[in-house]
Amino acid sequence: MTAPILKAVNVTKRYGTFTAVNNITLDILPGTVHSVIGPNGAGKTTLFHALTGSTPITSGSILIEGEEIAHLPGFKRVRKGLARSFQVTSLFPNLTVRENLRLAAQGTRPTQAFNPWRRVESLTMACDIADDLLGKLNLHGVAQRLSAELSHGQQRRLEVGMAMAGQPKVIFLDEPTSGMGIDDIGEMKRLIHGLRDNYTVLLIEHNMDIVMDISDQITVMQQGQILAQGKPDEIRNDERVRRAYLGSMITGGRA
Ligand SMILES: Nc1ncnc2c1ncn2[C@@H]1O[C@H](COP(=O)(O)OP(=O)(O)OP(=O)(O)O)[C@@H](O)[C@H]1O
Repeated sequence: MTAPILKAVNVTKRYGTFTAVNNITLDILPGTVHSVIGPNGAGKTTLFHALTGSTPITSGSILIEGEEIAHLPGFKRVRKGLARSFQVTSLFPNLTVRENLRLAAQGTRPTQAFNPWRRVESLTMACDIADDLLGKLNLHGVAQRLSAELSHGQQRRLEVGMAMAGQPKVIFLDEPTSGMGIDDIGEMKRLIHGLRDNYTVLLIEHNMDIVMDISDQITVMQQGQILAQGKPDEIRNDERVRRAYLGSMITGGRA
């Protein structure tokens, strides 16, 4: 059996007396797109914060490739291979698209940035990574444009690219298609689906068509707990999930 790349064991997050994430145990398998879905307030974003280190957990254990990371702050978890795609705020608006990607690629090797001998080598590597990503993100045509000038859909692809540039093991995507038009959604969907060739993806997404089409595994949360887990077909046909979503949303209109 494949060992999980990321594992949460009995993770709980309380805000005062309120339990936002309640005793969650989760295995994320390598090379998969694993989606976390659930109604508003179910605890999805809090779970992401807990796993990436944006917020300390109240109790439980988080392991990457078997190594405990729950005590590590976010930036140290990045070094262990976790990357989170932040929304537009993570872009440098006055730099070009290519420069944004190059900086993100360089940012993972801060010690090399201060070593004059390694600097040229690391710069060349970062440029190569940026050029490769421009193709994967379908942003070749706007490589020299300032990121502030991009369309919303292009900016959101660039954010995903910024996470990819650090060559992490696991990429966290929080609603990457929010606010997008239909064409941009299709492009984002292809991008995320392709990510599993080189990365593991943990995805929060409200668009059920996307979730059902590209997920290998789905975890359904409700009131801080796991309601159901399984492959898209299993989730679509799960009576508890249908009830929680009042029937139609989860089926993407196909049932
Ligand atoms: N910093 C905080 N302090 C207190 N309560 C919080 C805090 N952050 C989140 N919560 C509460 O925790 C619960 C889960 O919120 P969370 O944002 O994780 O849900 P979600 O599933 O991501 O929802 P949505 O789909 O609407 O983004 C909510 O009731 C929310 O009000």
